[in-house]
Amino acid sequence: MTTIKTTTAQKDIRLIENFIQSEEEERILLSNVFTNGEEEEESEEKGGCEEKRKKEQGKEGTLLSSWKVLSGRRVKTFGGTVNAQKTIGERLPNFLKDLCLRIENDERVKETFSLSSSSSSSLQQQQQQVLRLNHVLVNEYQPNEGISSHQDGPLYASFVCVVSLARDEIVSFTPHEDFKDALKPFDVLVPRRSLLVFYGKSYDCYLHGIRGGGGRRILGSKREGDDDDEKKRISLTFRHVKNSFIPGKALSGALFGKRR
Ligand SMILES: O=C(O)CCC(=O)C(=O)O
Ligand SMILES: [Fe+2]
Repeated sequence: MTTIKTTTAQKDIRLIENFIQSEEEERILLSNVFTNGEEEEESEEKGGCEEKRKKEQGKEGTLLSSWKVLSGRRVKTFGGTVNAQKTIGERLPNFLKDLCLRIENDERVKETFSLSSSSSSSLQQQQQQVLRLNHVLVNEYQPNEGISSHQDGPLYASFVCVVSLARDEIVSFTPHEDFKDALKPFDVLVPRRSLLVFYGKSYDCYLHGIRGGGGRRILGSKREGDDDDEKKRISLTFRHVKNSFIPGKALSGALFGKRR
């Protein structure tokens, strides 16, 4: 299977296929985290009140977020609203907390960070320290929807872990304006159920985006009867918000401070 089409920044990208098993994918997609909030979409616009918050309290006692429409796609935010002053963190639903721990403790992910080509050893140490995932953005894309090229903001630690669900997609990396002469754009096919980790050069020197339209269709390898590209895609973007603070919780991401 084609994964990384060029190798420009390969050392700062790791794709782990089948990170999520099929049954688990199904369970996640059917979980009330994804089904709740459908009918509440409009009331979210009016702002949350305590009663609504209580109503959204899931079976596990965790706060469930509602969908918001953002540049076409729908998103749900878990872990708090990211704020330049201080992010008031929120507890993650249990299944997302479990996934965070799995990513953090995955030997391949840990190995990836220790192999970072553009990192000094002290930066590597800090990367390992901040591999404490405390924020998850759920993106839902309709078959032809994507996300324009962007860099995730400075309030996040310089790495992203993306779990792809429901269908394959292509993530395009284009060099940041300052690196246009030195670096070449490249695409990564992210199969459903995979985990994509990018950091270092891929995070700092490139923008990432999705043109939309599904991975197989773009690669021209769509199989007969394969309707995956007509499905919605869900991605779970796991990050570390540097200034996140959960009131009443002794140790928070805030302890790890600034990385640059
Ligand atoms: O959906 C994806 O694979 C990427 C999402 C992303 O770039 C983001 O949430 O910032
Ligand atoms: Fe992003």
